[in-house]
Amino acid sequence: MNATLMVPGGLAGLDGSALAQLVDALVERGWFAGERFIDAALCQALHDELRQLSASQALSEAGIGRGDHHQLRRDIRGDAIHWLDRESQAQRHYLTLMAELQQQINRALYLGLFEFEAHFAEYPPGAFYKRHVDSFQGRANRVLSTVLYLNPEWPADGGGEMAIYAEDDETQEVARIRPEAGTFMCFLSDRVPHAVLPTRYPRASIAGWFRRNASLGGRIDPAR
Ligand SMILES: O=C(O)CCC(=O)C(=O)O
Ligand SMILES: [Fe+2]
Repeated sequence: MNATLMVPGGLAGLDGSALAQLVDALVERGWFAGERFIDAALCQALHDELRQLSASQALSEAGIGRGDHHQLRRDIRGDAIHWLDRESQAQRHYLTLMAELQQQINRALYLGLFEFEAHFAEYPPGAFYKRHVDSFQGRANRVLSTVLYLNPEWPADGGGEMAIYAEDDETQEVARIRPEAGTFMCFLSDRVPHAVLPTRYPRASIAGWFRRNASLGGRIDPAR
């Protein structure tokens, strides 16, 4: 049975059986990908918002590294981003769903997820993100990575897939996920090597991270 969990205000919630699959997949292989995981109307509203942000030049070129180590590297990563700031109803709806997911995962897996940060991302034609992991062991402030794709009817020749590689041999590709609207991925941030393959069309998504409340060497871990 597909029990839909309720969120306030009559908004679409998360599907209970999809959530159970997500938890099982995280335990068994460290990553999950589910089609139609997030409601189509919400994906469309988020996609519209990202296109407006892009048209009004409210996106900034993404870099790599945090804090003092932040640098632009178009040879590694070619997207432009905008951090979610709860400005729209669609953002608040999505963040409510992620809060619900956080609660369910903490209940099932005791991961101690503490907060969530996320940004819109737009990869222009030709852009990619080379193979990487999202956090490093021992400094794993980012515990669980998420990506929601926002592109309706992604063409078969569109490229732009997320490639996932084996944890113990990162030259071995184990899956490719098309960035189709509604598809949601999550994976353990320090364990799953992944890449965005070069896209042929503008590619829209929201990348997000559940974080632990970590402090490094006496310094509070910078939020971004
Ligand atoms: O958009 C994707 O498929 C993945 C993006 C990613 O790996 C990241 O932003 O760290
Ligand atoms: Fe990543």
